[in-house]
Amino acid sequence: MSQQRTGPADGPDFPDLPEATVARLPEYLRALHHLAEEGHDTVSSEGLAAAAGVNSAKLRKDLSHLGRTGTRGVGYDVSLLIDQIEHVLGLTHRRAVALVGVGNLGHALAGYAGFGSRGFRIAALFDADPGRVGEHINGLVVRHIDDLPEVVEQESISIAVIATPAHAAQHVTDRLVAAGVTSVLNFAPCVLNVPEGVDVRKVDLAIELQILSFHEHRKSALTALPPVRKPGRVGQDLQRANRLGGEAVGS
Ligand SMILES: NC(=O)c1ccc[n+]([C@@H]2O[C@H](COP(=O)([O-])OP(=O)(O)OC[C@H]3O[C@@H](n4cnc5c(N)ncnc54)[C@H](O)[C@@H]3O)[C@@H](O)[C@H]2O)c1
Repeated sequence: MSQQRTGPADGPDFPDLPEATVARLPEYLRALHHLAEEGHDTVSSEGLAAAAGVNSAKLRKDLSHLGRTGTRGVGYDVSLLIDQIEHVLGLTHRRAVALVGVGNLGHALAGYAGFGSRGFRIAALFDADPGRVGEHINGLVVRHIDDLPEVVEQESISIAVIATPAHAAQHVTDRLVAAGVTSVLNFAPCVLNVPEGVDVRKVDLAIELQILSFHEHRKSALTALPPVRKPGRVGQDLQRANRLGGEAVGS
């Protein structure tokens, strides 16, 4: 991923963070909350790095962007660091999120109770199917997508999650942006075009699985490799084939 810097909010009160650091801050936050629940007041950089699954040098560099956070010999103050990271991530108040597309995936997301403790509140559900509109999920009523502008304004929604089929996702995005949404989390397998100032992030489990498939493929290819030997007759034939442009040489 490219090392973009954070954008227009940068300024004296707002650290200029590499995108990769921003992506790791939520991992540190999750680990810190866990440490706090276990009763830890302080944590060493090694301890926090292990809990977050990153190397400690990277963690120290990331946290140095936030200003002075650690004390030599003592480590980081857990609750202070939680406050600092939450401040930078804009999680000091719960953000209202809209979910568009309340099918299989949308139902699972709308029913998930864990967003609240991570700084988010699913504030509105939308669908285009009249059969789904009016359904109650987790205390919310599914609204028709036509109600988007009104609800986005009422609930001060700036972030939306798209869980519609791919063919509908761009149109839904355009409507979200027109209603005032400025960040989109897209589950649909497609690329979205958005105007400047709108951020899009994509979640695709199939891509993650394909990457793991590559690693599986690579591991099995490595274990299947014969031991390295001096080129014999077959090796010489292969070398000659390579010189000739990769054609197999007759046996
Ligand atoms: N990213 C991932 O890892 C991942 C995993 C599973 C599914 N998906 C994707 O998530 C999306 C949803 O999958 P699903 O199985 O829940 O599909 P689904 O068909 O069960 O649900 C889609 C919902 O979107 C609604 N919809 C369609 N057009 C709409 C519009 N214009 N406005 C508002 N609502 C609209 C439908 O009425 C339906 O309720 C698909 O694009 C799928 O490929 C992604």
